[in-house]
Amino acid sequence: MISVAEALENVFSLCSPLDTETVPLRESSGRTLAEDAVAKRDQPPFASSAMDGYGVAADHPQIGDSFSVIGESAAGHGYDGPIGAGEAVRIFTGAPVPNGVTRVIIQEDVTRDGDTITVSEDLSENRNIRPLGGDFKIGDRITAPRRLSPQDINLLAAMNIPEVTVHRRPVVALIATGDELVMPGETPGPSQIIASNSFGLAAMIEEAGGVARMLPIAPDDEEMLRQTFALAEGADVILSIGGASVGDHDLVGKVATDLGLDRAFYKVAMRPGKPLMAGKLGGSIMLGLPGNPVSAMVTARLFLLPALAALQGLAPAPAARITTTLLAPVSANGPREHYMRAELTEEGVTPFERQDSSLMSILSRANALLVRAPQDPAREAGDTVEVIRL
Ligand SMILES: Nc1nc2c(c(=O)[nH]1)N[C@H]1C(S)=C(S)[C@@H](COP(=O)(O)OP(=O)(O)OC[C@H]3O[C@@H](n4cnc5c(N)ncnc54)[C@H](O)[C@@H]3O)O[C@H]1N2
Ligand code: MOO
Repeated sequence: MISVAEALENVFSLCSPLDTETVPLRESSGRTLAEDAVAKRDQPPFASSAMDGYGVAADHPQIGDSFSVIGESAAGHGYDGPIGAGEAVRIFTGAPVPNGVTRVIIQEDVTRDGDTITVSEDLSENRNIRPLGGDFKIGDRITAPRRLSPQDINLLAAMNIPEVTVHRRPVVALIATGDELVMPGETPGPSQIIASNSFGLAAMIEEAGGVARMLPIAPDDEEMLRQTFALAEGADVILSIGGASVGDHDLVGKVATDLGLDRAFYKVAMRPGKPLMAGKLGGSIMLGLPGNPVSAMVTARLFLLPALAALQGLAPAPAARITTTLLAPVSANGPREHYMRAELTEEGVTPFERQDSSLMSILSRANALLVRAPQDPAREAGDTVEVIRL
């Protein structure tokens, strides 16, 4: 049995960044930039007004100073002529600042009578002018690799970049195994349950930028399982669920080995998730997840998500941890790293009473995993602990 950290290193050594493709900006959300994106414009492309008011050619107008309004500059329609001393131009937020204007006085600070404005308030230091290129300049870069957020896409659009080069989405073939499983919506027999894990995992994969290919449920039969593995051909990752342990009907390890699995490890010192396996099967990475639903989701969070990030060209990194305060005592931990389902609030973290790895209702209520190192001693409320947000 190897440690979680060693197992993760092993998984990373199976992952190299996938090839790249160019996609329209509208399809780039959550994708990982593979080449730097370079601004084609200055923003703003001209000095622009930050407020609605009047542009004047005066540095320190005082209460009582008057200006005659000679034109208008609106967003999308600038004012071409220059502005001289004693003159003002009506100006709106985002509009180009005409030549000669050195400050914009907000309209609340003047009174207007016909085409004459008079300063009525003490003016602030702020000139209310945004300089040309004050946000970004031609040639400024968004550097790869980077997972594109909505904020990044906003910036890319403003840079006039209509398409970006990103890493291909990793395709993950999901193989649920077990005679007991039927799909949601079907009528289960007396000994059957619903194959829920594939659905949670598919959602997780898609949220991480991958494509989930859900294969038919494989019954506990070597030949059928072999056939299902054949359907996974071409996937970047083959993700099996269940059949990983030591029972008579746990066939995944045997079938994958027969098919040529180059196994990197089997069994990790973690709870839940001990019977996790990983390796290379043909051109695919294989991750064999345990069937217990919490074990499957937790191992996917800890191993599959970092692998999907690495396949998309991001630097290999474990799930991020934060420190917080433990709000309830916990007993000493055993030899496996324990990922306890927990509720994280601003005050700290409270693990749930029931930690059995079959409990999907608890996992759904949890918003964090409290991480307990192997042999961690008993802890009191008030201790500092590490958690992974879910
Ligand atoms: N004698 C031992 N028994 C077990 C050990 C052990 O070390 N010695 N390990 C236990 C641990 S820990 C885990 S975790 C499980 C993992 O077993 P498998 O990966 O072989 O999983 P299955 O036996 O196929 O299923 C376990 C459990 O999960 C349900 N399941 C399976 N697939 C799905 C699915 N797609 N959706 C929803 N639920 C699923 C299945 O019905 C079982 O209830 O082994 C322990 N046993
Ligand atoms: O290692 Mo198992 O995943 O605890 O139920």
